[in-house]
Amino acid sequence: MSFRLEGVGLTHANGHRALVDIDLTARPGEQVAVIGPSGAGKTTLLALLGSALAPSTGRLALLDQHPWMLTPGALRRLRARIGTVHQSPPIPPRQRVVTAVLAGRLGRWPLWKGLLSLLYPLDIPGARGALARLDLGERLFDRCDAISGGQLQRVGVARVLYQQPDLILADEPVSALDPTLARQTVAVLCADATARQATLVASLHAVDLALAHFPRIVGLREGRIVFDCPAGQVSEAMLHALYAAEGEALPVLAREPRSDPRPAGLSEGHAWG
Ligand SMILES: Nc1ncnc2c1ncn2[C@@H]1O[C@H](COP(=O)(O)OP(=O)(O)OP(=O)(O)O)[C@@H](O)[C@H]1O
Repeated sequence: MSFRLEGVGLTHANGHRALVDIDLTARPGEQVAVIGPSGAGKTTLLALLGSALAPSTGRLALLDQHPWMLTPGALRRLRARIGTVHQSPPIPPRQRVVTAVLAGRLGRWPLWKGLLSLLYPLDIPGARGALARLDLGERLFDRCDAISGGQLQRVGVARVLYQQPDLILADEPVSALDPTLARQTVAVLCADATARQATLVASLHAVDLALAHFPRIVGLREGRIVFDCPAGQVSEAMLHALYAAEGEALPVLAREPRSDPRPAGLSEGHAWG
């Protein structure tokens, strides 16, 4: 299993129960989109899957290991096999793009190599290759505070492509991108996961993007899993129930030229939002 959560709950320090009784498993190579309204617990779930947070209750295994029973060294090695694309990449603003991408492998390199790489980029072709897949190959030596928010978000994606982790976690990875770039970037992530048989879990704001690219959809609301099923089985009624608190309109990408993102199970007459 890539991960297994059994009866997992997460209560924040202030007593807020962000996740309640979560049962969720994924096999290696599965691609899962997590959708749900603001505050549903998507980021918290990904933080648990990345071992950034420990569950308050229940059992959690990641890549067949129990992270919170490992020695610090073993936990570090486990984390090196997990790659996270953050909504706002935690990249020092003065860092060069190339260095930010190469940092993807810091967890796997010996300390001396990691430190050397911060001073002198050791694998420029590797970083350029990852950036080129996101049309950013020419920004290799730019400083991260000299590129746009959307470009920085794609640098975060390139970092994970370079890392080649067994488990990719993407938390709203395209929130700063226009609809065309958002689709292209999600497609690159999915293609990378497919090619390497890595597991991919992405939280996405746009429902149509999730349904178009991911075979399995998890709906989260108020910290609980409301549905977990193939994309083709997600109905309009299920989506409206999931997003009931956000009004009539479903969150979708803006309408730009695109292939039809609707799942086969939904009727032609269905109007998003
Ligand atoms: N550090 C924290 N302390 C207390 N409560 C928190 C903390 N982080 C998140 N929460 C709360 O936990 C709940 C789940 O938050 P989370 O960020 O996981 O939701 P989300 O689905 O990712 O939301 P969004 O789509 O708005 O990013 C929210 O009610 C949030 O206010």
